[in-house]
Amino acid sequence: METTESPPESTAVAASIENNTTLDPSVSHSLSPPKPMEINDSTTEPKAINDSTPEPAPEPQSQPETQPRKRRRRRKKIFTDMISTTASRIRALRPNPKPSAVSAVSADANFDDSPSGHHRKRRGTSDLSKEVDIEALIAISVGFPVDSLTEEEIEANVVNQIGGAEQANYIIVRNHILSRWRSNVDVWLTKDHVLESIRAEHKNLVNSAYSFLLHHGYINFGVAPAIKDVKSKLSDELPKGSVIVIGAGLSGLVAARQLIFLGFKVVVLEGRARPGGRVRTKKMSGTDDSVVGAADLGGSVLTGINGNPLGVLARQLGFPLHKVRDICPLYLPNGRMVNSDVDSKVEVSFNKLLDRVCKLRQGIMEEVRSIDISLGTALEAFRLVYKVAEEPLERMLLDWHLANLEYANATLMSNLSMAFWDQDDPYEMGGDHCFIPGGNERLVRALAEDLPIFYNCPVESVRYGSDGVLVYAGGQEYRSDMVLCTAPLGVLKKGSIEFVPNLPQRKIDAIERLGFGLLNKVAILFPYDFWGGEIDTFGHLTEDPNMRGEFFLFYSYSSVAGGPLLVALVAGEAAVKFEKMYPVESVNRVLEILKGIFSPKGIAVPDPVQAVCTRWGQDQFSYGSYSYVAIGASGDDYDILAENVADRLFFAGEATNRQYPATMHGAFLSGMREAAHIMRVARRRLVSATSQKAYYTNHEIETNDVDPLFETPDLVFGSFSILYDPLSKDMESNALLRVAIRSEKTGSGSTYLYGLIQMKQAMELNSLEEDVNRMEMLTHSFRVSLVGRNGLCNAAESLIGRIKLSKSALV
Ligand SMILES: Cc1cc2nc3c(=O)[nH]c(=O)nc-3n(C[C@H](O)[C@H](O)[C@H](O)COP(=O)(O)OP(=O)(O)OC[C@H]3O[C@@H](n4cnc5c(N)ncnc54)[C@H](O)[C@@H]3O)c2cc1C
Repeated sequence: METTESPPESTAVAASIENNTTLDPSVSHSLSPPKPMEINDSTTEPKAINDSTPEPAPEPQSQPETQPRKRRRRRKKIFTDMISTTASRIRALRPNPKPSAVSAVSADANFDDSPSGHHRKRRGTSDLSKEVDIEALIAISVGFPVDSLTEEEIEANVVNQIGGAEQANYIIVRNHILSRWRSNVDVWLTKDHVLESIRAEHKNLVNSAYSFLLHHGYINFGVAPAIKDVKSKLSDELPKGSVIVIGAGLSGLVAARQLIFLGFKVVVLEGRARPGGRVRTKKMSGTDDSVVGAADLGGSVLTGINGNPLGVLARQLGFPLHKVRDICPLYLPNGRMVNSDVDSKVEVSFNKLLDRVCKLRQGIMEEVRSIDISLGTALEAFRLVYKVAEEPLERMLLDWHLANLEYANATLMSNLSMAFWDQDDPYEMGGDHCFIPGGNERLVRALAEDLPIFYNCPVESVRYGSDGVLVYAGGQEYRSDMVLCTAPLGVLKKGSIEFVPNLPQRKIDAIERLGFGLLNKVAILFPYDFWGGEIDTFGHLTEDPNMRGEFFLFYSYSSVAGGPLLVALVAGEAAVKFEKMYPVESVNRVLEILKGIFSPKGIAVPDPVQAVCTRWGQDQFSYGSYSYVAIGASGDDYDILAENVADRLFFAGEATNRQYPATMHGAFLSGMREAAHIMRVARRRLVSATSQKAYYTNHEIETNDVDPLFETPDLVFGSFSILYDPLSKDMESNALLRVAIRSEKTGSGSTYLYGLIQMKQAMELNSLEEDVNRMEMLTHSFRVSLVGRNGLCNAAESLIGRIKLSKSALV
């Protein structure tokens, strides 16, 4: 809900806000109507860096250490030398040459690079090596380590043995599948397609890697028509249970889509009247719609495009991305531009201070692990010791950099943990920072399409137990097997949702320890672009250090908003004070600053067409902007927030993502992660239910005439053994199935269950990887119930008779 006030007659200052009456963070104020004037046509076309061309491989060289004006983060290291040591392996994985293809190049070096297989090329070793390197780089950009498995992969048992040759080959196959799909994200990549470029004897690795990447949402995800089409066809085949998703932000939307694909019944309960949560694009316009613009009031910049799943969505939807240009002039309070020498000098000093703090903390952490102080305190101490920025101008510049850090972390320097504030740096997405023209809500709309979302449905209470979950929202009761809570950390801190029983103490402590900070924005639509379209950002210095975050950075959205739009950021202490100010007062303050910068250049600042001030701290569905590592907290707390409770209650959202917190892509990836997690738990529950049934049906049987027959089975895979009908070769003839179930209750190794299936079904089971998949196919697709020896039907008994006869004849 949004409060919009009619514009005052003469001046913008008269507008006011109804305090605390807004459910939505933004309060929009139509100020004075636009005066007739010519539209300055200097806006540049958005630079399409991500159109239909395949995603470029990330640059192997690491980027410069510092990224002025951006959120300062250290760059991820890319171990190119380690990558190339794996290159030789690829030769053993590629298909053999056709017998007719005679070449001086090693047969192993053949590689079919076309999806259709029509254009076979012969590759030299160095080509292949380069290709493997590129595939590895793409995998790294998506978040996979270069020479080891992720925890998710280990949990999914992608290889039989950790660390051996099988693992090394698996990694190459996994990287190949990933980059294959990333080269054309508009189509559904099939396993057969992958097998065209991997030798048949490695089919098991392809099965394993393909199934992992598919179920964990690393391939074939998104909103391309072909992907949605195949997903909807596959989705309803295997009902796995039901899940209520709390929240229709990025994490909730992504999880809901993936869960539906994985076969769950899903309902999304959203407190607001719209999807997107902290991604919100506000359409702004004047009274006559002659000027319009789209302002992202929440998440706006895709911070690193390499491997970014939101970049994939943009490609699928055909949205060209606009690279945020690095040029960012800084202006003094008197409107003059900061001298570039002083600017660079202070920036270098600032980065040195940060590096010194990093070295100091290494020493401290080795000595006493529990000590933590604020990053602000540590930096100030070093500043005094090294006499940095003692001149007023330098001090102002340093404060500007500190404000930039306070923006990146959405909190004051005095709240940030010196020890762990940047714990996510090594994982940072590489590549350009980008905007999506028209705003990020375009992605949200595509993700929300066709999902069962109940809006205006704030969840009040969640009761969970061994039988399932009850959710109370908007006077209604909802039941499901599991719940995925994506409510922001601010909401969890506030205790707006009651959990019965209480959340585990360890989670409650992590919720308290982690910080949830504040960043606010003022978006102003002007009648024309008076600041010039060739830059995307400019900064403004403030004399009062306590207010250094007040409108310290301006984003120009002229290139992407569809109109002349400026967004001023309010960070640190100023962001907190800002929420108590009247919006008109804030807008006037922004205008004053703009006039101070542009009037001396002879450029008049026109009256705004419309202005919007955010209030993320008062928003009852977020109570802040995004998470940060507060003093005393650490990266572990993100993991604890992500832990499920009793296999019934699951958590996603940016504050559950240790590697990518506080970001839109972090939220996206956490949704995918939890969908896969829920799937794993549902499968485990299925297997354990079957094994309990096995115990109760079987443990009274003393003698078993069937097991000796299985000493020489016709087919064995995993825990499954098969005996065929000795009198028939028909694929539809009956076969006797025995499944070994490990039962902890019996304490005596395996218990056996039996079933009657067809010979062709036995083949189909054999073609699957992992017993959980086979069990699923058996129960859901073939609808076969396993029974104890005494529960077998007449047809099975007569088959057993025939098998006994034929085996005795062989003796
Ligand atoms: C001002 C601002 C600027 C940002 N800038 C950037 C940026 O430039 N780049 C970037 O990558 N990220 C940025 N972010 C962060 C990014 O927007 C978030 O990390 C991300 O959108 C969070 O998604 P989520 O799904 O975790 O949570 P949310 O989007 O908050 O989704 C949670 C959902 O739960 C709903 N909900 C809450 N309580 C209840 C309840 N009781 N019952 C039912 N529903 C409930 C909420 O309404 C919401 O829809 C910014 C955020 C803000 C606020």
